[in-house]
Amino acid sequence: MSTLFDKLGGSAGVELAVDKFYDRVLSDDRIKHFFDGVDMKRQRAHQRAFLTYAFGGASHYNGRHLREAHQQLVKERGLSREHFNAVAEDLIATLQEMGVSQDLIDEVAAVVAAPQNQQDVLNQ
Ligand code: HEM
Repeated sequence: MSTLFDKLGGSAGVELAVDKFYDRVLSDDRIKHFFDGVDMKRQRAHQRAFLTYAFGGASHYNGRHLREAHQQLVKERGLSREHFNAVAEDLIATLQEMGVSQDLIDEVAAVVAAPQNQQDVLNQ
């Protein structure tokens, strides 16, 4: 059975999506400030992890890892639901721009914006 990863074009598709998603997030005034001072190595790790997850390459994130990765952003920089939604929106817009079908986009969105993820990222 082909995975979402395959349907999105395998590693070439993911590479393209990573670049486009990155450009979009870093030019989005609603959220780009969260990445100020984040070193590029971590930024790339974040992106890869995020999109691997979004594309079904990882069945889930360790909730503790997600909580810890964002804890400071929540406590000290006010990371909240609106920012979470903005990131999800940028991912969807990226996939739309790439010509991904709405059915696949719906699948991706359901995975990424799952309530458990929101709770973990937002430390709720
Ligand atoms: C489903 C949603 C999300 C997932 C799956 C996710 C995933 C991750 C992961 C796995 C890391 C750790 C990377 C590592 O340590 O190697 C991370 C870090 C980070 N995330 Fe997210 N993230 C999500 C939402 C967000 C949102 C909404 C924002 C801000 C608008 C954000 C901003 C960041 C930043 C700035 C870091 C780096 C923190 C640091 O270096 O101290 N993330 N994310």
